[in-house]
Amino acid sequence: MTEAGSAAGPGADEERDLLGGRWLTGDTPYGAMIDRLRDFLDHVAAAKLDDATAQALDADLAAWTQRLTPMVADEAHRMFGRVRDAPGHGQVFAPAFIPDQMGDDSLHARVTFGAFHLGANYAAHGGAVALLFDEILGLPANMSAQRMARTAYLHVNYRAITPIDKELQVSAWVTKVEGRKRFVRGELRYGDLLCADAEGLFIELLPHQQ
Ligand SMILES: CCCCCCCCCCCCCC(=O)SCCNC(=O)CCNC(=O)[C@H](O)C(C)(C)COP(=O)(O)OP(=O)(O)OC[C@H]1O[C@@H](n2cnc3c(N)ncnc32)[C@H](O)[C@@H]1OP(=O)(O)O
Repeated sequence: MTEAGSAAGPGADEERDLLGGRWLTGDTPYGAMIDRLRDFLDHVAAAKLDDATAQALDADLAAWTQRLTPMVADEAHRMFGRVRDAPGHGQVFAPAFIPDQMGDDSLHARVTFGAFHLGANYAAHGGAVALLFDEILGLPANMSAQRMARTAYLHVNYRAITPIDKELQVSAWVTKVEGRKRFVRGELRYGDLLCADAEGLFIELLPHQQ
């Protein structure tokens, strides 16, 4: 088993995330690899592969899977999704977002959906848009929390096509806090065009729920 971050260099006093794992910084070999992985997935999704290329890629991926298998770690020691200053904090299944402004109860970011998140007709998949909102609304919901807040509901309105390969603006802000409940709203825009908006309820976990 490998300790998360041991190759990337954070010390024992490295700041811990809400789940008790260590945050990594984007400026590490791991962060660079995650960027490469995103780019790779976009290329796989965009390509028309011939059989020989598919077979070669399959063999390479099998070799990498084998190499990674002995490094499987428990959740607190994993690195995936814990790269603090990397787009989308290194969570590859959500589209990469780059925070421009992050307060205690709001977040403004840029995001680009690539070929990997295509639904059809150059529009992002609706599930990918919902996934982005879960991440984006989840951040201000968790920013000032003592314990992690989980999504109780997430309502998404798809107002217009969300284009891929275009830089979009996404925002989220806390509208109300009632005890453990945090209500958060969000918007996804392409310039003046409102592509989607969302409302989420996040509930701060009780100690026994963590
Ligand atoms: C990796 C790094 C980590 C760092 C994190 C960085 C951020 C990353 C961001 C990523 C973020 C990703 C996040 C994810 O993806 S989290 C993953 C997706 N979410 C889940 O899996 C959550 C599953 N559900 C639960 O665990 C429980 O239901 C929770 C914990 C949410 C509440 O169960 P609990 O037993 O504790 O609470 P309660 O039932 O006493 O209810 C309490 C109050 O809430 C009200 N209520 C409850 N449900 C609803 C509802 N559906 N609509 C309206 N109201 C609702 C309820 O009426 C009551 O109100 P009141 O009577 O008190 O007024």
